[in-house]
Amino acid sequence: MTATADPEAAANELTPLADYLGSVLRRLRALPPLDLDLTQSYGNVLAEDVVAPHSYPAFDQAAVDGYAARWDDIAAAARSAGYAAGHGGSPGGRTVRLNVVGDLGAASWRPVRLTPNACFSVAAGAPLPLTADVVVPVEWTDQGMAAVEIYRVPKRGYGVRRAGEELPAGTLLARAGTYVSPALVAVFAATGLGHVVVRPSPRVVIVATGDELVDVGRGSQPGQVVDANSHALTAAAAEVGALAYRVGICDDDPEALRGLLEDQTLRADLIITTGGTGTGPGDMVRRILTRREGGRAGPVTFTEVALYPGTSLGFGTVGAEEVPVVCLPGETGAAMIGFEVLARPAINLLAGAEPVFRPSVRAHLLETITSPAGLREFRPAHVAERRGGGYTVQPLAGGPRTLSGLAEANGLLVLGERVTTAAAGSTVDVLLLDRRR
Ligand SMILES: Nc1nc2c(c(=O)[nH]1)N[C@H]1C(S)=C(S)[C@@H](COP(=O)(O)OP(=O)(O)OC[C@H]3O[C@@H](n4cnc5c(N)ncnc54)[C@H](O)[C@@H]3O)O[C@H]1N2
Ligand code: MOO
Repeated sequence: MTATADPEAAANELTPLADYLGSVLRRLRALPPLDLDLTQSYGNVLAEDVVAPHSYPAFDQAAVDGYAARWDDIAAAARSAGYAAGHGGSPGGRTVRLNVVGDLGAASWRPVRLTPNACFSVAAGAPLPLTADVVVPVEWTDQGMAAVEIYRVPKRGYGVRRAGEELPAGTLLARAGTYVSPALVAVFAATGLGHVVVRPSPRVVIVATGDELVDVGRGSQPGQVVDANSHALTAAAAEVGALAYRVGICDDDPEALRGLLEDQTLRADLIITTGGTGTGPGDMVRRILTRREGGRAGPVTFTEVALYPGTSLGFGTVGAEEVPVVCLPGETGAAMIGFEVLARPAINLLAGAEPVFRPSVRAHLLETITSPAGLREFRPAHVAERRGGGYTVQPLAGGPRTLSGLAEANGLLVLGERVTTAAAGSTVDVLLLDRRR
C-alpha cells in the first residue's frame, strides 16, 4: 500500500471520520431497558448480564434410552463371564445379566434406589436412580423386560448427564450488549428464566427528500428519479435489528419537511433523511435544519467528513423530545455507505448492542486500486477465506458508488485518508458484511 501524506487534505478542513463518529456517538444514549417475556425477547439486546438461576441439566438423568445400573455390578458380572470392560461380544456363551426392576420415563419423579444386580429401564431424560452411574444403551442389550442381557460393557458414567454438568446455577450465560438469539432463548428457558431485561429495538423512521422523487414500480423519466434510498435504507435499518418505518418521499418544501419531521418524532428513536445535504439553494434538508431561529443555531450540524462516498453528513436532533436525526446524501451509493458508516453504529448504540461496528479482517488485496487522497474510502468488495488461513479481497468493478457492486459485496474495503494507491499483494482492512449467503 502506498501511503502519501497529502498536504491538500489538511488544507481543505475535512473532519477525520474517526473524530466525527466519536463526536456523534458520544451524543447518543442507549434506550431505557424493559423487562420482556422470553418469547418476545428474540432479536433484542440484553441490558444486563444474565446469570443462570438454576442448573442445566437440573438433575442427574439418563442421556440415552437404555438401562440404568451400577457400573460395579456390571463389571463384576462381566468379570465372572470373562468379559473385559469395554469389550464387545459374549465369550463362551456366558452372559452379563441384570434384573430389570422398573421403568423410568422423563416424567417419573419418585426417587428410586438400585438394589444389587438390578437395573431400571430408562428413557432419555429420565431422572437417574440413586447410586446408578451408568446407562447401557438399548442397542447394546437384548432389550429384555424382566431381565436384560448386556452384550457390551460401557465405561463408568456412560449415558449419564449429571446435574449442572453443562451450566451450573450461577453461570454467566450472556453479557449485556449481546443480541438474544434463538439458541440463547433455549439457554435462558432451560436454566429457568421466563423473562429478561433487554433494550427495545430502536424505532427508525426513514424519509427521502427531493422534488424529483417518484415511488418505485416504474422506470425513471427525465426529471423524475425513482426513490431507491428510502426503500434500501428501511431494509438496511431492519437488518441491524431496528423497527424500520419508511415514511417515503417528502418534497423540497420547507414547511412540509419541517412538519413531517416534527410529526415523526412521536414514533421515532432515530430519523434518517436522504438528499438535500449539499450547499445549493435547492438543498432543503441542510437549509431547513441549519436555519438559525431566535438567535439559536439550527438543530442539525452538517459536517464535511473525510469520507468517500458520502462526504456531507448531518447530525442533530429534532423536536422538543430531541429525537436524533442523521442526514445522508441523496446519491444512492453514498446514502448506503453513509448508513453503514454512521447510521448503523448509531442504531446499535441505541439498541445497546456491542460492538457497534462491523468486524473487520486484514486481507490480501488481489488488484491494484487507487483512492482519493484525504478521504477514507469504503469500497464494495468480495472477501474470501484463503486456503491455509487468512483472507483475500477482490474490489468489485465500478468503484465505490455502484449499486451493482454494493449488491454483490460481502465486504467493504477500507482505504485510509493517506492511501492513494493500494497495490495488488498488499494487506488491507475489510469490513465484513453479514450476508446470508
Ligand atoms: N458543487 C458541488 N456539488 C456537489 C458536490 C460537491 O462537493 N460540490 N458533491 C456531490 C456529491 S459527492 C453528492 S453525494 C451530492 C450530495 O447531494 P445531496 O445530498 O444534496 O443529494 P441530492 O442533490 O438531493 O441528490 C443527489 C442525487 O441523488 C439522487 N437521489 C436523491 N434522493 C434519492 C432517492 N431517494 N433515491 C434515489 N436517488 C436519489 C438525486 O436525484 C440526485 O441525482 O452532491 C453532489 N454535488
Ligand atoms: O460525497 Mo458524495 O456523498 O461522495 O457521493
